[in-house]
Amino acid sequence: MLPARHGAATAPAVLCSDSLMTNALLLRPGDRLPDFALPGLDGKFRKFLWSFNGWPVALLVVDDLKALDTAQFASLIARCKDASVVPVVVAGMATPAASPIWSKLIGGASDAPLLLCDGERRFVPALLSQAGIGFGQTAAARTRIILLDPNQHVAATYDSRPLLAAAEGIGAAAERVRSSAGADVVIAGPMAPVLVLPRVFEPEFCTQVIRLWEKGDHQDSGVSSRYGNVGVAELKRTEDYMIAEPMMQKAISDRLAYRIGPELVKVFAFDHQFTFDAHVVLSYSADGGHFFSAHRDNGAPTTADRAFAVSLNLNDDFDGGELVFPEFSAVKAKPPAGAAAVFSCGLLHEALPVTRGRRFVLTTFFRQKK
Ligand SMILES: O=C(O)CCC(=O)C(=O)O
Ligand SMILES: [Fe+2]
Repeated sequence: MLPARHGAATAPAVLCSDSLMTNALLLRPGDRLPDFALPGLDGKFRKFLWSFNGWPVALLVVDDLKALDTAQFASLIARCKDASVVPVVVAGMATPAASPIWSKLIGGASDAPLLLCDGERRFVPALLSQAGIGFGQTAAARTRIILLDPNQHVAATYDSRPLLAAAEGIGAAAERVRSSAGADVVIAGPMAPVLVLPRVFEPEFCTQVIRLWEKGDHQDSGVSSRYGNVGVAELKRTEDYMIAEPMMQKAISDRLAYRIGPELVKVFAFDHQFTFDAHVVLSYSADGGHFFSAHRDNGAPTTADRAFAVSLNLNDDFDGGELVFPEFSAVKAKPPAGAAAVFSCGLLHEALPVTRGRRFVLTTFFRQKK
């Protein structure tokens, strides 16, 4: 984790209990970049989260600006411009030292990228440390480019020959994470407040979780004890596997905490400590006539502290299986594989039957810690 002054607003609000979390700054694709504030050359502080408006961002982190090759830098900036990616540079040096080198580097360009100066080196070492490993532990890169999606989650990192590699790959990588889908969707009526978050699980991780379901015990009509509802057999028929492997429990909790936790703070002002319910893989097959009718997730005394439900599709090679929120509208949510639908446990929701194939979904709940 970056130091606390990075702004609690966007750091994972908490770390769940049971030491499920690591303390490292994670920069894997999907993780949110913790927010930070640094001065530009004009001495004014910019809060990173507030500095960009809906575009992918290429964050070039460098210890010393002198290390940058002028031609490679110019070519990276040009490629960013072509790809509508906003470049920003964070240098581990104070503004007086940075200023003359920067002038040479940008050669008087009027549309030069934003430069943020970390003279006290509060953030640069962590941003340069090996992804997923606590800083100070291993040799750090001297220069790294972190491509962020428009919601400032890591889309890709470039560590070796980063300027050349990023110049080459950034257009395609940015295209994959741009937030331009759905331009023809107009919301004219009621709409349930459902957060659909892409890239919470990587494709290989989805496959690993499905494998656990395949290996595990799961009864037809499996109704796990976490549904304290009455008449549950009429309510739900699925094949469930409750994740029992500690490493996988932790791998899942890490992803949910780092990738969904900060969104709950930002989007729903949910700035509380949380824990998770058991992580359960539900499977619905067309042949099995599986279903989960309309229900709420916090209706029993034992579930009253559930705050947000997570429904994360692990595959997408099936038809049907959408989520609907009948209190609001008939709009259907069908997150692609690896993406999560996250919504308040008080919302009425239903999983529609699968009409072709088999759906695997990881479900769990953020519980508010007392
Ligand atoms: O199938 C789904 O996505 C919904 C699962 C669900 O509502 C639950 O586990 O409570
Ligand atoms: Fe539910």
